[in-house]
Amino acid sequence: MYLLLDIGNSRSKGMLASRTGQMTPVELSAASFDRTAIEAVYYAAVAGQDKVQALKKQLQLHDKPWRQIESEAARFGVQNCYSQPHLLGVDRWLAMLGSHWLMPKQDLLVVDAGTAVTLDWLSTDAVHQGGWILPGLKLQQQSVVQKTAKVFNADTHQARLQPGGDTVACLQNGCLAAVVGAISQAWQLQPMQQVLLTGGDARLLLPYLKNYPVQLEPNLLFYGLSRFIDS
Ligand SMILES: Nc1ncnc2c1ncn2[C@@H]1O[C@H](COP(=O)(O)OP(=O)(O)OP(=O)(O)O)[C@@H](O)[C@H]1O
Ligand SMILES: CC(C)(CO)[C@@H](O)C(=O)NCCC(=O)O
Ligand SMILES: [K+]
Repeated sequence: MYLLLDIGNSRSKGMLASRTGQMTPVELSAASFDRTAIEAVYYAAVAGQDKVQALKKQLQLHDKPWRQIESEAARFGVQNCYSQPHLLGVDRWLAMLGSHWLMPKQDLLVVDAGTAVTLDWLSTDAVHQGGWILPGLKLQQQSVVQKTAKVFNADTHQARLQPGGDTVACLQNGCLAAVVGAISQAWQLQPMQQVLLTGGDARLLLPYLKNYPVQLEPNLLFYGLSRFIDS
């Protein structure tokens, strides 16, 4: 068994992967899995090293090999377009490696709706065509609330793509429109055969993307990470 870790900006996620490629989500505490069965830990962190160290301590897996995956110029036939490849967020890189593993012969728009929303274009020959970074749904709402005196939000989320009739609806609907609008704009700029959607807000966004060939893939990043096992 291998432990795969996605150490994100707002939360970290874990997956147990067998040699045969079976994956099981796992809660990130030392008590939630059999530590003796873990051969190695493969991890990717867009968060700072402090979060990585905290997690290492929490999981009590000091005696196992920890392999950090970072963005590279090329891997598994996928090409990174950044002139400084390591500066591309490793979550974006892994989402592309995972997408390419799922659909190797199609051009893809990879959307990760997390703390930040990222969009990345990947051509049929697996060359990264560049991408976008924008604030995620929650972050957009929080920044408006923080920087204004009179805009407030509610704990319940009922965003719709229609004009709002009160502050909360205006804020939530506006931010939803901004994210859906960015995806629609991306599509207009350069349509692809498939849109692969992942991240904490993926499920929420899905109903608003019916006009596009969208596939929900919550484990895209882990598919990318698992390609490194024994490689
Ligand atoms: N249980 C949850 N905890 C935190 N955020 C959640 C949860 N469920 C859905 N979300 C939504 O997911 C988004 C964060 O996405 P995700 O969990 O992918 O974050 P992340 O991996 O830390 O992000 P990133 O790696 O982009 O910084 C937030 O906009 C939030 O609204
Ligand atoms: C944009 C985020 C925060 C999305 O999680 C992450 O991919 C990141 O920290 N990227 C580094 C900058 C870049 O991708 O160009
Ligand atoms: K993420």
